[in-house]
Amino acid sequence: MNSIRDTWRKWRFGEGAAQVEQALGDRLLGRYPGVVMLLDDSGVVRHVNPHFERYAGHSAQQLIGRRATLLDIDPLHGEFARAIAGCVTTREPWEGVLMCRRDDGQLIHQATTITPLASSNGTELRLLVVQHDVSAVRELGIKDHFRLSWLESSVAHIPGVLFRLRQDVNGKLEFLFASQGIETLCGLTAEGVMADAQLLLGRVMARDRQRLATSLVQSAVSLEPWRLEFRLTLADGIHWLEGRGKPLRHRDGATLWDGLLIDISERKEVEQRVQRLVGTDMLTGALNRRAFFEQGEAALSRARRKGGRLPLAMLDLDHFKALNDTYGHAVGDMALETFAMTCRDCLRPYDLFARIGGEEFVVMLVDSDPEEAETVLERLRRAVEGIELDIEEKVIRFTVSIGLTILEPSGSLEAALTRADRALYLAKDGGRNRISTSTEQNTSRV
Ligand SMILES: Nc1nc2c(ncn2[C@@H]2O[C@H](COP(=O)(O)OP(=O)(O)OP(=O)(O)O)[C@@H](O)[C@H]2O)c(=O)[nH]1
Repeated sequence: MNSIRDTWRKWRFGEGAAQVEQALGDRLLGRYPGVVMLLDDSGVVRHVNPHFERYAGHSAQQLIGRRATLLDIDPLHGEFARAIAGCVTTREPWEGVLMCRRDDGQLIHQATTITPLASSNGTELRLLVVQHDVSAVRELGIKDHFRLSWLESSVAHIPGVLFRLRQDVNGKLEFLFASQGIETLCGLTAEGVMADAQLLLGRVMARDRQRLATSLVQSAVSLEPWRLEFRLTLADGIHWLEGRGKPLRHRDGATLWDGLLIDISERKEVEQRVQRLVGTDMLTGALNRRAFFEQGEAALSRARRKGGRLPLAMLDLDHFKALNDTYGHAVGDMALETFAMTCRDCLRPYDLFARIGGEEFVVMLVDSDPEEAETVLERLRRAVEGIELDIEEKVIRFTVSIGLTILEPSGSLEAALTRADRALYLAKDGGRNRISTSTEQNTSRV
């Protein structure tokens, strides 16, 4: 294409239009995949290229000696006529897309350039018209337009919020996009949230804010997908949301998440009901108090039938109030979750592990002897000592005190728990991060 235009340019300033006319039948244009016409200054076609018929949809005989505007869908008033008139007047080239009609009636979009060619003495003027069929591209464009509007309406009706969240290097959060669903989700407008992210983030429940911040930092650093369940305080009460997003790092160091926020309050309610029924604690996954007493009594009955003793330990995190007060309740929750995970890793699947109070847990080591129990619990104590919570570039550590007793088949679960509690008190009193033992006969610190 370029070489053709370059050639025309050379002629334009050099030998004149007559030679251009001769060249139209030449091999130079034989391969051009489109329409080439040479018009005189009244727009009448003087010459066409060899493949004219194929690309214009009209035979050369039909057009030579007649106005080129016949190709236009509106020969008299269409854009082709205006473009030709403009070129003749201004002697400036014209570029655009013309709607043309083939002889068989089919409409085509022709990307068109019209170049005025003046002879060297300036008396003669020819117009070189070069056209290229871009109908397929146009059609794709139209399809893209439909696809785009379909996408826009789907995004607006999606039951949730599609978002693009940006966190700059200073940690500032900004919603670059939020879909219309945000109105249904929390009564805020998408525009409002995009202008001020705090409108939404400020409604995150205080105890979930730290978890939200930490989870985003972790995702930003690792570029692992972000996923979090958190609560919003809204006019009609507390709603549980689930957020998921895929992070990517921007050139300026900021992190962008494209993701989805959905209201999972109903699911949460069902989950909580099920959790209550099955007897596990929501936060830690440990057995709850009621389930522990049921399963503990069942283990005791088995021990009575088959013989054997049941080591029973009470565990309590050390200085947990200070940890909560210093880093916030959300970090305290993370500590509890991690603690519970660590304990379960140290225990066998059939040992009982229960949360019986805020930061108080019980372990029943089924079918273990007392020495074995001490070894297991010491391993557990060390594992807890080794936990490191990475929160905002700080490493948080904590420890656990343990009171151990042995539940004899003849004894009662309540009495054993009281002894374990006494032993726990001794472990605390002895400096914490240790195990104390209290049997029916005596009580000792390790
Ligand atoms: N984050 C969090 N904190 C809890 C939860 N349940 C209880 N707590 C807190 O646990 C703390 C227990 O504190 P204390 O009983 O004074 O004991 P402590 O600070 O651990 O001190 P020692 O046991 O003597 O080492 C309190 O601050 C409770 O609010 C919970 O589910 N999440």
